[in-house]
Amino acid sequence: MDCRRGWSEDFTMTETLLTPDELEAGLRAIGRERYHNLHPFHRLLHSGKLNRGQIQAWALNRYYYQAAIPVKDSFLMARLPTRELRREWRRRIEDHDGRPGEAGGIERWLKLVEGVGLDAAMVERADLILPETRFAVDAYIHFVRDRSVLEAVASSLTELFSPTIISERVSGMLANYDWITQDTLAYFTPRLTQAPKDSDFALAYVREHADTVEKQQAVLAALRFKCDVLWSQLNGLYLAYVAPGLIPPGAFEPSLEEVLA
Ligand SMILES: O=C(O)c1cc(C(=O)O)c2c(n1)C(=O)C(=O)c1cc(C(=O)O)[nH]c1-2
Repeated sequence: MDCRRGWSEDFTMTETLLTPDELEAGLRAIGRERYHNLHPFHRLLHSGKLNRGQIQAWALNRYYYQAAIPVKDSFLMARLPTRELRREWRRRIEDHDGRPGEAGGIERWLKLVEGVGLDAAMVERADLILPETRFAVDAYIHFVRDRSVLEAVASSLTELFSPTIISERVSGMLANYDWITQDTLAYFTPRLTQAPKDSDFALAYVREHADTVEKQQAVLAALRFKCDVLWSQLNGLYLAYVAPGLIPPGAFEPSLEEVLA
């Protein structure tokens, strides 16, 4: 074993066929090593170390990710071969776009945006987001559109790890910012039940269909790619709004009043 490498790389970069349990263990190891709960921007966000301007930048940029989720899921749904699979994926799209008489995740994210003091219409236009956000999120949509159905399903598996970070975020932000309310963070409550439902299904699909070495390696690479999509968005936020403060031309600039808040 090469000690310079993490366990997941040793375990998952192999020429042999893994059992479904080994494949799952490899996927979970990737999450432990690469998921965005490890990013310093999240540590700052959850522990009360960011000012209101920085939290606005996070909410504004993350809106672009939220809005892209049902778009990538629509590309995927169109390629699913059976009505059972399409029904499952349609539910995900409705969770975000909403159902008649029921707001979805995107509308709830706009409530969060307003709760942190931004204009929802401005955020929806997405013309002040960071280039890193646009490149990463667009790359995710294109990945799901262009790769195999199996890779596209596997790329959603970061959701295996999201309930933990969401719980940490909600409790951390409520405890550490007196101006943030439960109402503002209401987006996250349904995610705690939706995400496990989504990821249980996706994991069972991947365990069943990744039945060759090539497919297993493609599945593991898809999850690494998705971790990169999430990580680069936070790198962009950190560079622009934490240190060294390189806000690209044309990107959102928090007002001095919000930076001091
Ligand atoms: O708050 C988070 O940290 C977080 C992470 C992720 C993720 O891991 O991709 C998702 C979400 N939230 C989320 O709210 C969400 O709807 C979602 C959909 C997907 C996906 O790839 O299909 N990931 C995520």
